[in-house]
Amino acid sequence: MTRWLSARRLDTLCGQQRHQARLVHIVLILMAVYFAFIGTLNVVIFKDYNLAAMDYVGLVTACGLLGYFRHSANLKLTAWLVVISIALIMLYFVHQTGGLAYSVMWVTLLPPIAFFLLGRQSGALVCAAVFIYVGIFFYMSLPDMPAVQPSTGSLFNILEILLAHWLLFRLYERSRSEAYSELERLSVTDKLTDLYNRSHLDDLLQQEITRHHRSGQALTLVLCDIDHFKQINDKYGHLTGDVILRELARLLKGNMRGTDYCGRWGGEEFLIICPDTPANAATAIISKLQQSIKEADMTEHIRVTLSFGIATLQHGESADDQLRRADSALYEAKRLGRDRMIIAEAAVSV
Ligand SMILES: Nc1nc2c(ncn2[C@@H]2O[C@H](COP(=O)(O)OP(=O)(O)OP(=O)(O)O)[C@@H](O)[C@H]2O)c(=O)[nH]1
Repeated sequence: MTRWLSARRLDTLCGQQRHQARLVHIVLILMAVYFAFIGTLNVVIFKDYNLAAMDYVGLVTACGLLGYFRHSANLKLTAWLVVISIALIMLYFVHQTGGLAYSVMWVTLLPPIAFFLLGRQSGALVCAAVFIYVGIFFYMSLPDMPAVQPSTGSLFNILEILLAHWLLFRLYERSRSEAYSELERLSVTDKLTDLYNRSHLDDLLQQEITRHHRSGQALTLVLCDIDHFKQINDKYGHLTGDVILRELARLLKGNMRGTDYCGRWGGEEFLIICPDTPANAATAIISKLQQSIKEADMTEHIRVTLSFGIATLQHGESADDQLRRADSALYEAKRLGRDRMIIAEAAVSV
């Protein structure tokens, strides 16, 4: 839904703005499609060239605003221009038809559009201005207005208005739920590596410990740390360091089983949570990972190795204790020369 703005421009918009950007886009597309369709009907079937001219002005306005938005990504100005254009077109339509054929009902579409695109305060302001104007116009024209007779035209207008309301709310709801899912994803993801972030790993670990208490299956943690990463950063620069982190994240993901969770624990540290896995099965996964890191052609052909600390949950142990043992095992792997894995010993109870 957001592919129409370039990724660079989209990055400048935060969650709520992305949602609004989608809505601006949806409203403009709907406007363009509607005016193209209804303009053609007015020319071909109803032969009402005045209304058709207005429809084509609406079509050109919608396309122009769409082009402007894609080019500038100026959300605030585009939203205002969209709402003002729609309000003007509605007012013109009310004038043109003298308020007949239920044209005034079109104005009921303004509040959802104005509120969605401009927010509560500005939306209310625009709606109040338009409603007061339409009210005065209606009041002034009332003496000359013939009684409204139900006609095909008026029925057609009412159906269109109801359909437009339904469509707007449906699309709004879809866009809102997409924005919500995106926010949810971002809240558990590390931006650089696209792996789970630390706070989500904490939650997952708690969840898996609870599951372990019910099922009794082994739960193993693997803490891994890139060897001599500072040297890589110092020699090739931080940006290259970031590329290495992303490449390693991809390899980690690629070598995990579907039931494992993998995330970024800290700067150059990763944590893998392996449910239903004893330590020896975890070592097999790590050997496979080490092999694919060895075979991978990393950026600038940099040779990268990792050290691993493995800890399987002991009876009555907490998440913190298990992590502490995995960390000690990792420390031991570093001390013994790096590029290796060490299985933590069970905690000694006193
Ligand atoms: N490029 C990049 N570097 C990071 C990031 N987070 C942490 N680092 C770097 O990771 C390096 C960690 O260095 P150290 O803790 O000294 O560890 P090391 O050089 O890997 O040495 P050992 O762990 O003992 O093998 C530091 O230079 C940090 O700046 C990051 O997001 N991007």
